[in-house]
Amino acid sequence: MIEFEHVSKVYPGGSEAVGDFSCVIPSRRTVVFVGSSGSGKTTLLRMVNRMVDPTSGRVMIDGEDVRSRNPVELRRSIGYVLQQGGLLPHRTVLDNVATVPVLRGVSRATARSNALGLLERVGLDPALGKRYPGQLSGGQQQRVGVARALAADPNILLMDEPFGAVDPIVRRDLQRELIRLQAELSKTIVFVTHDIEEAFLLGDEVLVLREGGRIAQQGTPSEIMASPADDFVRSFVGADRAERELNTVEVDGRRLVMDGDGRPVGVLAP
Ligand SMILES: Nc1ncnc2c1ncn2[C@@H]1O[C@H](COP(=O)(O)OP(=O)(O)OP(=O)(O)O)[C@@H](O)[C@H]1O
Repeated sequence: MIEFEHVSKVYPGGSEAVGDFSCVIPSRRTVVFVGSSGSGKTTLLRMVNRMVDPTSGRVMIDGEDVRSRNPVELRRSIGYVLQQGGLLPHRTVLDNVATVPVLRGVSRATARSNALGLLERVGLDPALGKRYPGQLSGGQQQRVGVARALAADPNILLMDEPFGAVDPIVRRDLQRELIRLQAELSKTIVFVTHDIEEAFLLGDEVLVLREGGRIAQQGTPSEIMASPADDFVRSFVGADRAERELNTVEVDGRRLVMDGDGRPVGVLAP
C-alpha cells in the first residue's frame, strides 16, 4: 500500500507543482493518475521512489516513510517505466533487463537467464535479447522497458506515460499486454497518463487531477463515467466516444454504455 499524506511540492524558484495531495493506493491494484500537462502527475509518481522529495507531507510504503529508506536502494526495489524506455543504448537488450538484478548482487549469468524469461513474459522473442535498443521498434523498446522494470520482482511498478510515444495500434497492444501481465503478477501499479481512455481501460481506480495535483475526482472508471463530479471532469471524460460494439450495464441505478472491452463509454439519459 502506498499512502500520500498531505504532500506538496514547490520546486526551487517555481510555483507549487503539487499542493496538499492525499490518497491511498491499495496493494495489488492499478491506480491511474490522469490529468493534463502540468497537473503534477510525474511529480507525484517520483515521490514514491524518492526521485522527488515532497516539500511537506510524506509518502509511506506499507506504513514506512520513504524518507527513512536509502534512495538508491529504494529505487532499485521499485519498477519504473518511462515514456522513452530509458534503455541504455550501448548495452544489449538482455543486459538492459539484467542491469538492476546485477546491481543487487545477482550473478550476471543468472540475471541474463532470468532476463530471457522476462522478455518472453512481455511478449518478445528472446532472440531479440542480443540486439541493442536502437535496433528495436518503439513498441518493442517499451516492452523491454516493462521487462526491465519487472526484473527485480518489485511489488510496485511506477509507469509514467509508458505508451505515450507509440502509434495507437501498438499502444493498444501494449495496454492489453499490461492488463494480461497484471492479471498474472498482481503488482501495485501507479500509472500516469493524460489519456482518459487509457486511464479507464487500465485503472481499477482513477484519479482525475487538476493543476497542482488537486483531485477533481477519484473513483472506479464506471463511477467517474456515471457521475462526473463537475464540468471539469465531464469535459475531460468527453462526450463523444466512438462507435464500438456497445452494450449496457446498470451501476448505481444508472445505465452505463460499455464498449466491447468492457470500458464505460457513456451514460444513457434516464
Ligand atoms: N524539476 C523541476 N523544476 C521546476 N519546476 C518543475 C520541475 N519539474 C516539474 N516542474 C513544474 O511542476 C509542474 C508539474 O509538473 P509535472 O511534470 O509533475 O506535471 P505532469 O502532470 O506530469 O505534466 P506532463 O504531463 O507534461 O508530464 C509543472 O508546472 C512543471 O513546470
